[in-house]
Amino acid sequence: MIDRSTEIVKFDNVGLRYGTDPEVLSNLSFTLYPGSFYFLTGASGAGKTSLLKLLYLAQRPSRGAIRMFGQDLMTMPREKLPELRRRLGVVFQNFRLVPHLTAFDNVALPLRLAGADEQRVTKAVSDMLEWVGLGHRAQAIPATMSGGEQQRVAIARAVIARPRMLIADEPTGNVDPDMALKLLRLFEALNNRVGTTVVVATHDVHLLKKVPDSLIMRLNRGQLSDPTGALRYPPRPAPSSVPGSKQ
Ligand SMILES: Nc1ncnc2c1ncn2[C@@H]1O[C@H](COP(=O)(O)OP(=O)(O)OP(=O)(O)O)[C@@H](O)[C@H]1O
Repeated sequence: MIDRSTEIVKFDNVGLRYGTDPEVLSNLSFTLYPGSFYFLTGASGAGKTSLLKLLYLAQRPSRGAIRMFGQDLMTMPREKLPELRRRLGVVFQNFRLVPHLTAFDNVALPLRLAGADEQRVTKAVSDMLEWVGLGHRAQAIPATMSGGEQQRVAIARAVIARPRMLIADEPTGNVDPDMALKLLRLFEALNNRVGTTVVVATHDVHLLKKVPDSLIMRLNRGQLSDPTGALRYPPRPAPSSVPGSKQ
């Protein structure tokens, strides 16, 4: 039986408009389940980034209700938002690296904010930079890095603290196909081993086939369709306990 109490996110008839413009997202009702891997697809302008902004709490909906980690976002006091945000890893479309920090220090940020000791930080960040092929760029600052390098730093930063939900906006848009696949494997590993719920927005249809267990949410002019049944069923049971997980 499906345990619907374990949802990570629940949207109920959500709409979003910017200012007085017509709605860019309409009538969104869906549930994201723990340990699932979702692709969010749709043409340019369909509303992918807008939907992700709702998910990473940068935008409030104009109508409807959103629950996240069991909390009602509409009634939750603002001061509780940072605590919720710390459970999220976000890869922004424009990376948003801290410009005066090195690649190493950018990736280390979430661990340091969580109070990890420096020995652990050094090991975890060095390993992660190696994984994304940037071991030799650890001391570089963002302005001296290529778009693809910055994207990989942004991804490393988003996954380093093993978030409960990873939200990534076109995370492979600036890298070659081999690296795109490698980064996708990193997301999969987080999903499989830690139980992180992953939401990846992409318009790259080739990417969708690379993650066998993934579910597809398709946006068309602000409305969602459900080609893989992603919005109706949790795809597989959430892991009950995951060694090393910070959940
Ligand atoms: N801050 C904003 N103010 C006003 N309109 C906006 C804003 N952000 C997005 N929009 C509009 O909302 C609609 C959806 O945009 P959004 O960026 O969410 O789409 P997208 O699917 O992510 O597109 P892309 O694939 O090109 O990044 C577009 O019509 C866009 O012009």
